[in-house]
Amino acid sequence: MFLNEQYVDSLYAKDADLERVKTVLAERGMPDISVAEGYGRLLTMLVRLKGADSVLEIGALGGYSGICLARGMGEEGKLVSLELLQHYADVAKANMEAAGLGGKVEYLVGDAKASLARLAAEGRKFDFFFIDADKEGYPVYLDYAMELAKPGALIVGDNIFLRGRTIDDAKQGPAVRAVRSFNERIATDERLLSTVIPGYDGLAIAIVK
Ligand SMILES: C[S@@+](CC[C@H](N)C(=O)[O-])C[C@H]1O[C@@H](n2cnc3c(N)ncnc32)[C@H](O)[C@@H]1O
Ligand SMILES: [Mg+2]
Repeated sequence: MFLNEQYVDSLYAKDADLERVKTVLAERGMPDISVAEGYGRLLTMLVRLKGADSVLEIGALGGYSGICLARGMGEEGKLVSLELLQHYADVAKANMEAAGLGGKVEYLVGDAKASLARLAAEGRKFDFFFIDADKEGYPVYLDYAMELAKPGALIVGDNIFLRGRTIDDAKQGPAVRAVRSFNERIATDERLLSTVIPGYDGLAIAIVK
C-alpha cells in the first residue's frame, strides 16, 4: 500500500464489524483479500448515492464488502451474494449477522456463472453490481451485469490492476488477459458511462446508461 493510502486509512477510526471480518479470516486461514478499506467506504457511499435496494455481489469471501454494500442500502434493501465455496458463504453470513445485517443478504453458493445464468433466466434485475470474484471471469461477469442491470445501474469491478500485472506487458496469463479485456470494455462500451480509480489495486466504476 502506498503512503497516501496508509495516511487516508489512518484518518478513520477502526470499524469493529470490519475488524471482526479480518480477525475471522485470519483465524480460519482464509485469504486476506477483502476490498481495500477506502474502497469499502466508497461502496457504501455509491450504494447510498444510487439509492440501490437490489445489489448483486460476485465473490463474498468473509463478508467485508457485503457489510459495506449492505450498509448503504435502505430499509428494504437486499443483497444477493454469489460465492463458490459453502464454507466461505457460511463465514460471510456469520459476519453479516454479527454486524446486524444478516436479514439483508442471500447467498447463492456455487460457480457464479451458473448462479448468474439462473438469475437471468428468472428475469431478475439489480441496480448495483460489485464484481470481485475470479479474475478470469470478469468479462463474463460484465456481460451478465449488463443483462441483469436496471437502467442507470452501477457496475463496480475491483482489482483491475492485478497488483501491477495488468500493466506489465510480460504478463499474458488468462487472468491478466481477462482483466485487460474487462477494463477496455469498461472504457469503450458506448452503453456505459465510466471511470477507473487508480488507487489501491484499482477500481472500475460504470453506469449503464
Ligand atoms: C477477492 S475475494 C472476494 C472479497 C470480497 N468481495 C470482499 O471484498 O470482502 C474472491 C471470492 O470469489 C470467490 N470465487 C472465486 N471463483 C468464483 C466463482 N467461479 N464463482 C463464485 N465465487 C468465486 C472466492 O471463493 C472468494 O471468496
Ligand atoms: Mg477485490
